[in-house]
Amino acid sequence: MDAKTLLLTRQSTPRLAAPAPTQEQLDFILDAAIRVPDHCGLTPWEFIIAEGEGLDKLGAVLSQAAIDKGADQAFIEKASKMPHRAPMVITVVSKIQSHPKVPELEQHLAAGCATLAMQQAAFALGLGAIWRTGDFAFNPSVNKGLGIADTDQVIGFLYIGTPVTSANIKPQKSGREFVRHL
Ligand SMILES: Cc1cc2nc3c(=O)[nH]c(=O)nc-3n(C[C@H](O)[C@H](O)[C@H](O)COP(=O)(O)O)c2cc1C
Repeated sequence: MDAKTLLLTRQSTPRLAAPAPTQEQLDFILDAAIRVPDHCGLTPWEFIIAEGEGLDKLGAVLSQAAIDKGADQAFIEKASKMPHRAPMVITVVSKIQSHPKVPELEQHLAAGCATLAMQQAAFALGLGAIWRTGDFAFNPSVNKGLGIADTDQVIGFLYIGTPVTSANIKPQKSGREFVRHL
């Protein structure tokens, strides 16, 4: 896929199945992630990959977080199965550092760019992906279960796999709709 087509047709794929990205595809996706703008080169991110048994482990983290919040049994069960909506989930974490020139927001933005870059890379490879968050991204029990600091922020669960159906490319709006000139 050429770059222009990618930029104008990227879209999310909610329904995903095996196979997951191969190791070679995953390397491409991760290398794309770290190609993004990054003020002062802080690399303020971590990518936690769950595949196979890792999806069960991530499910256990989410269900424990649901238990900690006092959720009912049905939701606890649901939480444990959430990661299995794709054969691979990459949890993207902003690793926030105190820095004189780079405020927290810029570090979150860099990690967000990395998340988008991974989705675009997956799309360019003919794979599908969707960026999800939900309450679990903002839950201290999830940080604890993932072994990340309280100051770290989960900014997304990037579900990646093979599209179940061939998606209709959604219509393109005009970027001009969101412009004003000074
Ligand atoms: C930071 C962020 C968090 C998101 N969280 C969710 C989510 O929890 N669940 C969901 O269905 N979509 C979520 N989305 C939206 C999807 O990733 C996707 O963009 C949306 O379904 C529109 O599809 P499109 O990317 O093809 O335009 C989120 C997007 C962003 C940028």
